[in-house]
Amino acid sequence: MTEAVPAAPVDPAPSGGGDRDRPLALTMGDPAGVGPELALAAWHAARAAGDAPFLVVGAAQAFDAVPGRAVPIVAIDDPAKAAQAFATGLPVLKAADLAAQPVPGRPDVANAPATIAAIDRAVTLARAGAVAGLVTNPIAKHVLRASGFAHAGHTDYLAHLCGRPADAAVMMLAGRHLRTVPVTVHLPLAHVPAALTPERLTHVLRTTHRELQTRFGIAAPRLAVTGLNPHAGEDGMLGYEEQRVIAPVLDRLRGEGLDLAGPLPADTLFHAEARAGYDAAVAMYHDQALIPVKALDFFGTVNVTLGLEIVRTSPDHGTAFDRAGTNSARPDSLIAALRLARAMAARADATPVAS
Ligand SMILES: NC(=O)c1ccc[n+]([C@@H]2O[C@H](COP(=O)([O-])OP(=O)(O)OC[C@H]3O[C@@H](n4cnc5c(N)ncnc54)[C@H](O)[C@@H]3O)[C@@H](O)[C@H]2O)c1
Ligand SMILES: N[C@H](C(=O)O)[C@H](O)COP(=O)(O)O
Repeated sequence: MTEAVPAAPVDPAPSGGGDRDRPLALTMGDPAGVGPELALAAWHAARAAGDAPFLVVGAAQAFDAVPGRAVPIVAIDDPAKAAQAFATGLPVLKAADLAAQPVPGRPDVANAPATIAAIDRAVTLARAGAVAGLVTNPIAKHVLRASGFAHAGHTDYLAHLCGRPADAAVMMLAGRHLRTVPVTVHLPLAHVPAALTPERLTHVLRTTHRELQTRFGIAAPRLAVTGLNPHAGEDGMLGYEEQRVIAPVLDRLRGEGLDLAGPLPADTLFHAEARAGYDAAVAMYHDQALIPVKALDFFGTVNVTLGLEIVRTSPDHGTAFDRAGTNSARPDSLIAALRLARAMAARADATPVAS
C-alpha cells in the first residue's frame, strides 16, 4: 500500500533541545503487553540517536519475560540518577512490585494495582517537576476495570490525578499527516449524541486552539470541525445535532477569534487536499477521529493529552497481547511519543507546575 502523501506535514518540533536535564518518565503499562519489550527497543533507539534519557516507572519484574533481553535493568531510586544509569542500561524506578510473574499475552488482573501504581508515581513526579513529562505504555482498560478501576483510560485518570474533573483532559492523536481530536471518547456509540453538549464542544475547541499555540507552536491554529451525522446532517434531513449544537458553538467561538471551519461532512475531510486546510480536525466521537489518523500513520502517530498542566504522550496502539513476547511489535509510535513529549516539555508554556 502506498503511504499517504503528506498534505501538510504535521511533524512535531524536532526532538531534543531544552530541558535535557530532567528525564521523561515512561510508565510500565500492562506487564503482559508489548510495553516492556518496546521500552527496551526505545532505549536502543534513543542511545543510537543520542536522544535524551528516560526512565521507566514500574516494576523491574515486568522485563523478566521479554525474550532475548540483552539490556541491563538498572534500578534507581531517584529520577535525578536516570541520566547516568541510561548510559549502561534501562533505568527503572520502582512504583510497586508485581503480584504475579508476567506472562506475555496473558494479562493478569492481579497485576492491575502495580500498573496503576506506576501511573500514579509518574504523575506525582511530573507534577513535582522531577521529570520533564510523562509517556505512558498501553494499559488494557478491561483488565484494570476488572480490578475495580473506575476510569475509562489514562486521559480521564490523569485529569483525576491532577485534581481536575475527568472531562478537563482532551485527547489528541498527532500523526505525521494529521492531528485529530475526538470530542467524546470512551463511551458506547449510542451515548454519543447525549454527551455532545455545547459545554463539552466548547471546552474541547478552546483547549485544542490554545494548546496548538502553546504546546505545538502554531500561532494561528486552523481547526476543521466535523458534523456528527452523515453529510453533516444534510440540512436536518439526516440529523439535527449540527444545527442544534455544533453550528451555534462554532458561531460563538468564531466571535472569540477562533478559526473554525464546519460543521463539515467527516467523509471528505481527511484526503490530502482537505488536510492542507487545517492544523487539527475536531471530530465528534472516538472512531471518527481515530480511524483516519491511524489509517494514515499507525506507526508514527502519538496520543497526546491536552488540558492538564503536565505533558503526557503515549503510543497510539494498545497492549497488542497477540504479539507480546515475540519482539515483533514496532517501537516507532513509542519512540515518536518520547520525542514529542520531549519537544512539548521544551516549550516554556509546558513547564510543569509544582503540586
Ligand atoms: N494508550 C493506551 O493505553 C491504549 C491505546 C489503545 C488501546 N489500548 C488497549 O489495548 C487493548 C488492545 O486493544 P486493540 O486490540 O484494540 O488494539 P492494539 O493496538 O493493541 O492492537 C491492534 C492490532 O494492531 C497490532 N499492533 C498494535 N501495536 C503494534 C505495534 N507496535 N507493532 C505492530 N503491530 C501492532 C496488534 O498486533 C493488533 O493486531 C485494549 O484493552 C485497549 O483498551 C490502550
Ligand atoms: N482511544 C485511545 C487510542 O486508541 O489510542 C486509547 O484507548 C488510549 O486512551 P487513553 O490515552 O485514555 O488511555
